[in-house]
Amino acid sequence: MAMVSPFGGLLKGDEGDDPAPSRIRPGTVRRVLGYFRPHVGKVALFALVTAMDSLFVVASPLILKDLVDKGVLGNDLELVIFLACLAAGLAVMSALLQLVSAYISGKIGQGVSYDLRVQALDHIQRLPIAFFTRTQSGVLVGRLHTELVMTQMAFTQMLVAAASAVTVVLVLAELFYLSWLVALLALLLIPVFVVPWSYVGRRMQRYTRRLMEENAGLAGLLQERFNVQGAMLSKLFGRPAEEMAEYEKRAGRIRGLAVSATLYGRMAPAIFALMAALATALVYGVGGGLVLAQAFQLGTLVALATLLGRLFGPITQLASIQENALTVLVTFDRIFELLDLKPLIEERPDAVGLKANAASDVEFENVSFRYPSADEVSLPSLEQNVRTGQERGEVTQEVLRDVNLHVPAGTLTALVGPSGAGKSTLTHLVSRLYDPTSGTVRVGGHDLRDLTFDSLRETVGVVSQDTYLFHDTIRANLLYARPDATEDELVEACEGAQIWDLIASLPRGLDTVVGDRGHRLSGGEKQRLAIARLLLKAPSVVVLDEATAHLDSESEAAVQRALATALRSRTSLVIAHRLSTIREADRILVIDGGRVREGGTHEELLAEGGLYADLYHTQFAESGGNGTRPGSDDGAEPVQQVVGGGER
Ligand SMILES: Nc1ncnc2c1ncn2[C@@H]1O[C@H](COP(=O)(O)OP(=O)(O)OP(=O)(O)O)[C@@H](O)[C@H]1O
Repeated sequence: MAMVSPFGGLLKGDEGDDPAPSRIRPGTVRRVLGYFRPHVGKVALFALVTAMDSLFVVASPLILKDLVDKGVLGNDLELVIFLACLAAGLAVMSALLQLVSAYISGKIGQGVSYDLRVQALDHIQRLPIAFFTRTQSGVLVGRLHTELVMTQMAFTQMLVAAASAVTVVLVLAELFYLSWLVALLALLLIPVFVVPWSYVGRRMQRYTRRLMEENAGLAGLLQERFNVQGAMLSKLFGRPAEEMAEYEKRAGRIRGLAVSATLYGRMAPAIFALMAALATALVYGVGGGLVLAQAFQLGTLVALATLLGRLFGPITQLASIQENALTVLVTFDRIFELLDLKPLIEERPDAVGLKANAASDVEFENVSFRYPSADEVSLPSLEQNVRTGQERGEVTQEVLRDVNLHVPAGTLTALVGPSGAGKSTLTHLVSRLYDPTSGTVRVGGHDLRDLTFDSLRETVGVVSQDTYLFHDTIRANLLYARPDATEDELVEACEGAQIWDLIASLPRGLDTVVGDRGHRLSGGEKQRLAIARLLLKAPSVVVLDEATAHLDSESEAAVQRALATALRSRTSLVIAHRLSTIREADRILVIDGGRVREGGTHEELLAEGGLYADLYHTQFAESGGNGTRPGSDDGAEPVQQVVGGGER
C-alpha cells in the first residue's frame, strides 16, 4: 500500500523487500487443508463454541435494553436485579467460552505445527549427508523454528478471524433491527477504521516476520562462531574489527525492525481506542437525538452503544484474515519445499538385513562416482546466498572412475595416495553416505542398496579422522554407539582402546563432560575414545581414516595398540597415514585421480617400481636417506610424508 510511513526517517531502511513472497506453488492450499483433516473434530467443536459465544455477545445488549426500558423506566426493581444478574451470568459464560475456544484453537494450531515439525525432522534425518554439507545449519534450524512459529500464530489468528465473521454478522443484524440509521452510520465507520488498522496490522506482521528471520540468521552466525572450532578459527585468523562491524550491522537491523514493530504494535491499540471512542460519541449523539425525537427508548440507545463496542474487535480480526492466510500459505509452502527434497538415498521397501556379526567382505565393482550437484541435494534458500549463479545447473566432476576392489573378510586393505585422490570418497561409499553414480558396492555379497539401514549401521563401523563427540559425558558419548552396553562392557571397550587408565584417573571417571565437540580431550585421546565407541559397536567391517595430527610417541603408541585391537579379525579399509599400518596391511591400494592405480603389499609395490615406489623413493631421497626404509620399526612415522599429500 502506498502510504507514507507516519514515522518518516525512523522507519526508513526497514521497509526492504516484502519478506512474504506472493507466489505460492499450485496445490499448496489443498496440501495445507490436508493437515487439518486429523483435527476436523476439534474444528467443529471450535465452530460450535464460538457460535454460542457470538449468541451471548448479541444477547446481552437486548437484556440491557429491557433492563433500562422495562426495569428502570418501568420502576421495577426486581426486574432490574434479575436482568442485571442475567447479563452478568452471560458475561461469565461468554468469558468461559472464549477461554475454551482459545484452548481449542491453540490445540488445533499447535497440533498442525507439531505434525509438520515431526514430519520435517523425520524427513531431514533421511536427507543425504550431501544436504548437510551444503546447508547452513543455523538457517535450517531458523527455518524450522521461525516458520513453524509463524504458521502456528497465523493459523490460530485465522481461526479466530473466521469465528469473528459470525459475530460481525450477528451484531450488524441486531444493529439494523434496533435502528437502521445507527446501523448505517456504523457501516460507514467500518472502512474508516479498517483501512488504517489493516495497514498497521500488515506492517506489524511483516516486521515481526523479518525480525524473526534476522534473529534466526544472527543465531546461525553466532552458533558458527561460538563453537570451539569456530571460536578457534576466529581467534587465529579472524579480523575482529570486520566481524564486529558485520555483527553490528545485523544487530542494528534487528534494532531497527524491533523499534518499528513496537511502534506499529502501539499504534494498533491506539487506533482501536480512538475508533471505539468515536463510535460511542456517534451513537450517543445520533441515538440521543433519536431518543429525544421518541424514535426509540433509552434502553435501545444503551443496547446500540454496547453493540457497537462489540463490533470493532471482531472486525479487526476479520481485517487481518487475508494477511494471515497468506502467511500460513507461504510458511507452509517453504516447509513443503524442504519436504519435497527427495532423499537421494532411501531404504528399499524390500531391503534385507545382514546377519549380525557375520564376517563380511567388501567389494567395489566398476564403481564411478561424482558428488551430487547443489540442485540435486539442497535449496538455494538454505545456503544463505552462498550458492553462486554458476553452481546452478552445474554437473559435478567424476571423483571416482571405474574402481574395482575386493577386501576379503577379516583382512586389512590400506588406501594410500595423494591429497584429493578420492580415498575418503571411496570410504564414504562403504558406509553408504553416498550411492555410486554407476557400478555396485557390496558388503557380505549384498549390494548396499538392498540392505536395511539398520543392518548396514550394525555391520559397518567408521572412525573418521576428525572425531566428533557430543557436549556430554564420556559415558553418554560411548553409549551413543550401543545404548544397552553394561558398565563392564564400557570398561572393557575403553581398556581395548587404551583409554581406560586416563578415564579412571579423572575425578568423575566416565561421567566427565568432554566439552563442546570433545575439545577438552587431546587429539589422541579423542581418537581412542572413538575407537572405544567402535569396539562397543563391534562391527564386522571397519572403515578408518587414520589421524594425521601429530601425536607424541606415547599417545601414538597407545593409538596403535588401540587400533590393533579394533582391527583384529575385522574386514578393514583404512586410509593409512602411518607406515606401520601400511606394512601390516594385507594389501595396499594406491589411489590417484579417482582410480586404483596399483595394488599389492609394501614389498611387492616397491619391487614393482611404480607410483608407490616413486613416491616412496622420492620422499626418501628428499629426506637424504640411502635406500633403507624410512621410519623406524615402531612405525610411528606418518606415511603421508612417504606417499605424499594427506594434509587436509
Ligand atoms: N562433499 C563434496 N562435494 C563435492 N566435492 C567433494 C566433496 N568432498 C570431496 N570432494 C572432492 O572430491 C575429490 C576427492 O576428495 P577426497 O576427500 O575423497 O580425497 P582424499 O584422497 O581423501 O584426500 P585427502 O587425503 O586430502 O583427505 C576432491 O577433489 C574433493 O575436492
